Amino acid sequence: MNLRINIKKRTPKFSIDINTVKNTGIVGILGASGSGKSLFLKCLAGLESMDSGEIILDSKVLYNAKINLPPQQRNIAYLFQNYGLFPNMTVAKNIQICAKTKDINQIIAMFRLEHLLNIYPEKLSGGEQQRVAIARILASKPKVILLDEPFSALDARLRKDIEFDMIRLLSNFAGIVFIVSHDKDELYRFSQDIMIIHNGNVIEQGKKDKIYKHPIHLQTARLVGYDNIINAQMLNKKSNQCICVKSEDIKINEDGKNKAVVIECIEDIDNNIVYLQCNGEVIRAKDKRHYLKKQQVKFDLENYIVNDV
Ligand SMILES: Nc1ncnc2c1ncn2[C@@H]1O[C@H](COP(=O)(O)OP(=O)(O)OP(=O)(O)O)[C@@H](O)[C@H]1O
Repeated sequence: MNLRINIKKRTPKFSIDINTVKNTGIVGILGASGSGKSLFLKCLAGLESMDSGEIILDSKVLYNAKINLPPQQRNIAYLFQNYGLFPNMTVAKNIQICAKTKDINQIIAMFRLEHLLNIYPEKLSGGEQQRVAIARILASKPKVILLDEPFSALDARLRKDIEFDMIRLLSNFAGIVFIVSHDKDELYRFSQDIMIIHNGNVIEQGKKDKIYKHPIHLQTARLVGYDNIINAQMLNKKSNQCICVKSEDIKINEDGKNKAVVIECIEDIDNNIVYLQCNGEVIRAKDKRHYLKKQQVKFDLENYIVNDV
């Protein structure tokens, strides 16, 4: 499978300008709130207008200067945040009406929906609605599946239960999946590749390990969990660089090379969150011990990366 994407669309704050090629697999999309993730997916699905560009799926033009196929002709399925089930149809009918296969029994079994077939959507729990919605998408045999925050309506326990099933089902899907989530850890578990969107542009993309462990851009570093971006000069390093380090990798210890003062120590479940002041910068650390305000401490950095500013 081959999907060539060139999407240009003006928004009041910035222009979406995304140019990328994807083959079979699951692509996670990370970006700050309002960076254009949903708009990108909606343009791809044909649910939003574009200013210009080109979308070609396996040599079929979905969009260019002359062609603009409606959503139902694109072979791209978009999972709505509220799942978009038809309220006046039973689960079975919801699936049948979208199915491009006569044998939907396999999909029904795969999603463990047998006991729900005659139920109407309003009687389903959030997790059940989601299972039906994804079963319906797979029955429609799309080439591309777009999942925009697919778990946002579910509580933490249900998310965990469903995650296992979803990863299993999606990894057997022969097409391309784009999944947007604000949860970087969840996205890592689902995806093979990651795309970072910032102000409507893809600033970094590639294999998930590369993006999560060796981010090039500061925005990427922040998104994948480097919650401290420290001016390197402060730690006697080059002035035009910064150090990205996760709070769990700030090690407070008596022999530490760097001095700091505790500003605040907030109790948390596993580790306390300790805010340190060091040469005018605030650093966030995690530590099992409790610290007093104004306490002098020393710390070292582990597993940090250095980026140019
Ligand atoms: N139909 C539209 N036309 C033009 N601009 C839009 C449209 N819909 C949303 N926008 C704007 O485009 C920007 C990106 O919005 P979008 O919903 O894609 O962000 P997002 O990255 O998905 O955010 P979040 O993570 O908060 O859901 C926002 O500034 C938004 O106001």
